[in-house]
Order: sequence, then structure tokens, then C-alpha cells
Amino acid sequence: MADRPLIAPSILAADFARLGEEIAAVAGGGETRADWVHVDVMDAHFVPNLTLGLPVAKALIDSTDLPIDCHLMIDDPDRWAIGYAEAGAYNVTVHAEAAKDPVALAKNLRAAGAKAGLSIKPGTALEPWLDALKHYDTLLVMSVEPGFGGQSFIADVLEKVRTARRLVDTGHLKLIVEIDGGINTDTIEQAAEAGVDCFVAGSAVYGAGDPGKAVAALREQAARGRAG
Ligand SMILES: O=C(CO)[C@@H](O)[C@H](O)COP(=O)(O)O
Repeated sequence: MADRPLIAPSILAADFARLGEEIAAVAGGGETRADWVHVDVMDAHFVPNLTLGLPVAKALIDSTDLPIDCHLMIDDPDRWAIGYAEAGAYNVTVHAEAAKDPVALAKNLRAAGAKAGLSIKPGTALEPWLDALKHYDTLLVMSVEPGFGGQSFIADVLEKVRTARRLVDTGHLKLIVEIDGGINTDTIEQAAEAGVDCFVAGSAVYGAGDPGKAVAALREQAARGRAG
């Protein structure tokens, strides 16, 4: 398990006219500093929403020393994901439901210098992906249907988190377990208790008056959940 809970603010809830400043708001020192910044790439095909693509993601990567966690909610990640790794993303996550050859994809991402992430939607089972996950560094369990911020947390997905945690703790997989969707001060404790390492939070960070303070509050609460 990661030494401490990792908090990854999702810029989907940030002001898109001021993305650089919004990232800087969680890049301060101490407890207010985010661990990663989560960048949601949506193509209006894999999900019914459109956000940003490689040129903007690269500009964000270049604008900060925080690790950028690119979550690709796109068709044909086998073709497009590599560009995000080459642009310097810390972690590039593709969807299991969209990847044609997830093992080759993970190998290519790692060869390009990024960590490789695999994501599953709330209705997607974990078991069919366990072999492929041996080639991945992160597992992103979606706790809302991908596409939009501000949705309610689906607690049923925590069973998949518990399974992944067990497999990591027993040495069968070596993964950072990440969760995304509806994470806030009401839900983060139960996710931490189930074994999540990294918490993506959009509205709970950028909908708060002070994004840095929101990061600190989420981390503190996650640590409480971890301690049981
Ligand atoms: O990938 C997604 C949505 O598809 C997320 O990253 C959202 O941005 C999370 O937003 P909140 O649920 O935290 O508002």
C-alpha cells in the first residue's frame, strides 16, 4: 500500500479558462499539496462528453512539477495512449473496455517512460483482467459511470477494490489501486477502508473555496479510514 493516501484532484471540475492556475492551487507545500493531478481526456465516443486532447494535456504536463495522471476515456487507446506517455505523463490510464491488446499497450506505455494504468467501469468485472493487470502499475476503479463529474458514489464497486487490495497484499499483483468518481469527505473513508491507495476528486477539490485545503482534508479523512 502507498505510504500515505494519495490525492489526485481532477481538473474536470476546474475552471477550464484557468487550468494552469487551478493546478498551481494544489501544488503548494505541505498537506495542501496534491500527489498527482488527474486529467480526464474524453472523446465524445467512448463517453458522451468531450474535454481535451494531447496538445492541452502536454501543456499541462509542462506547466507543473506535479505528476500528471491522464485518464483516457477514448476509443482506440491502442493508437492514442502512447502520445500521452511520450508527452511526459506520469501515469496513462486506458479503459479495459476499449483496449484491443491491453498487454501490448501496457508494455508500450512503460517503454515510453510512463506508468501504465487500466480502468474498469462500475459494471465491468475485475476477474477477466487479472492476467493483463500483471503488466500494469495502476488499477483505476470507476465509482461513477465515466463521462461527467459531480455524480454520486457507487459503493458497490468497493468489492472490486477489496479483491484488488487482497491480490496486491498477497503479492499476486503489484498495483496502485485508484478510485474515481463521487469521492468527497462523506465517501473517502469507506474507500480508504476498502484499500484504495489513490483518490481522484473533482468537485470535492475544485468546488471547494480553497482547493489546497480540500486536498489536505481529504487526505486526513482517508488516513482515518485506513486506520479503521
Ligand atoms: O473521470 C471522471 C468522470 O468520468 C472523474 O475524474 C470526475 O472528474 C470525478 O469528478 P467528481 O465525481 O469527483 O466530481
